[in-house]
Amino acid sequence: MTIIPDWLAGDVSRETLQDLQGFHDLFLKWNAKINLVSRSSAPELWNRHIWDSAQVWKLAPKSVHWADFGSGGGFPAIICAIFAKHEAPDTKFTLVESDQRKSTFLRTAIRELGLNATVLARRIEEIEPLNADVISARALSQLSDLLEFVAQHMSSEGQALFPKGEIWQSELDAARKAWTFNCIAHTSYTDAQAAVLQIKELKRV
Ligand SMILES: C[S@@+](CC[C@H](N)C(=O)[O-])C[C@H]1O[C@@H](n2cnc3c(N)ncnc32)[C@H](O)[C@@H]1O
Repeated sequence: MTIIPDWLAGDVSRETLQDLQGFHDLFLKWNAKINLVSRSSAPELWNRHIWDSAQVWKLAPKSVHWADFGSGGGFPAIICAIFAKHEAPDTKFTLVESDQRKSTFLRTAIRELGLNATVLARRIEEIEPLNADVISARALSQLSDLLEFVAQHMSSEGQALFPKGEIWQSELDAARKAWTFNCIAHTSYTDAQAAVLQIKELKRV
């Protein structure tokens, strides 16, 4: 069993923790077969991936349609959907992941944990507009490229939440050459150099 970090203490119910543990165990079982994350980061699953994803849930509006792109092994979407199950069960998640084996894993996790989520095993470029209230993506591509997806799939009142590594400021500067938007950079709880970018009111320059 893990230790809940101080910044999240009080926000994780016993039932949520049980489901997070269930996902953790399922993830390790599948990771041995299909490499959902690198072997080096698997031992740090709680801090590097699960708690890192939980901070996205803390920032997000609840009871919305939420799209997650390039969901991979489920970060942040499955972790947020677990919190949603216990805190805002009408939050509906659409996960877009083009890798068929990862999509099968995601569908298995959704079924076993009883989450309000569906998986599109397609390329983001190929799907119909989702008109989502929240869009997240972690470790998928640079901000300027992510904003192309946001422009296609976010509702006019929506927002994007992108966990970004330590070069987030230069990605932001590059993106501002092609786009205008409001952005709050929330310092990451799991890495002081990293940030979760919260982006609204996107327009092409
Ligand atoms: C580096 S992984 C990140 C996975 C997860 N978000 C995380 O943070 O651990 C990127 C994922 O995006 C998926 N992906 C890449 N390009 C995609 C596209 N155009 N459409 C859908 N999925 C894509 C890949 O298959 C891969 O699983």
